[in-house]
Amino acid sequence: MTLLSVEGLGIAAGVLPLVEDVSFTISPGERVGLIGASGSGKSLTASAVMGLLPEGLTSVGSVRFADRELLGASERELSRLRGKDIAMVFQEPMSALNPSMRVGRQVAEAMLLHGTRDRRGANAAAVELLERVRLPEPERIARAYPHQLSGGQRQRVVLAIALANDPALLICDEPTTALDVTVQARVLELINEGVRDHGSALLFITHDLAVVATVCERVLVMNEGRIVESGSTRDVLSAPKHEYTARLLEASA
Ligand SMILES: Nc1ncnc2c1ncn2[C@@H]1O[C@H](COP(=O)(O)OP(=O)(O)OP(=O)(O)O)[C@@H](O)[C@H]1O
Repeated sequence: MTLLSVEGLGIAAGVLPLVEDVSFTISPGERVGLIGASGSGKSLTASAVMGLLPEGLTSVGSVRFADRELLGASERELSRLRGKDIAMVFQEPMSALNPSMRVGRQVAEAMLLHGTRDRRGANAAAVELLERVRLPEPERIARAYPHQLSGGQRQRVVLAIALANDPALLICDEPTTALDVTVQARVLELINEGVRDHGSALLFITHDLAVVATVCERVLVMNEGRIVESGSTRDVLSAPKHEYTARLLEASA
């Protein structure tokens, strides 16, 4: 069974191709890493999956999620999926949070928006979710505003929001890059735990091969807009076939 199927995805800025002929699938519960150098097209690929391509870019090909075509789907249809069936965690937690709303309310809103809980249920579930991402004193944190939290705590809140509706697919784009090294491992562990507990599939974008080795079963390697290698994480990292992957490995050794 396939949860996500990307076929022949191409993204361009006018005549300039940015992503070319990208194809891959993700099965339910599967954890897939997307690696590659800066500018290789990882984020654009993920944006296309969420229907969030920047204005001015065009796309071709197909992105099917649970048998629904997402490329060219209406904003209404996409916003029903986003934050519910497909959730995301980006690099910078502040960009995902509303600075003037208490964080508990923001977690609750994620459930209210999609009608997965009523108001009372959502408020209680929000505190539970904050506890699940191991925020200390979750009731107190729920009443805090984003600026009153540390970067690591904010990213945990974003993760709680992402997990609030039991997404079938979680997309993480460099979720720990902006965090202090001491909290990176912890947030990574929570993402790992979160997707395993929920049986969610994961598309994890990173530069960090060690992270892929810990979290992902399968890995896709992008270079200059194309997938140049894919396979089980163990195979790809122990015996890279593509010269570019070998260079990435050397650089991270
Ligand atoms: N809105 C846009 N208009 C024009 N070009 C863009 C736009 N967004 C991204 N690009 C270009 O597309 C290419 C791929 O960008 P993308 O952000 O997907 O790379 P990436 O692999 O995620 O890099 P990083 O690891 O640095 O985030 C880059 O050359 C980038 O400059």
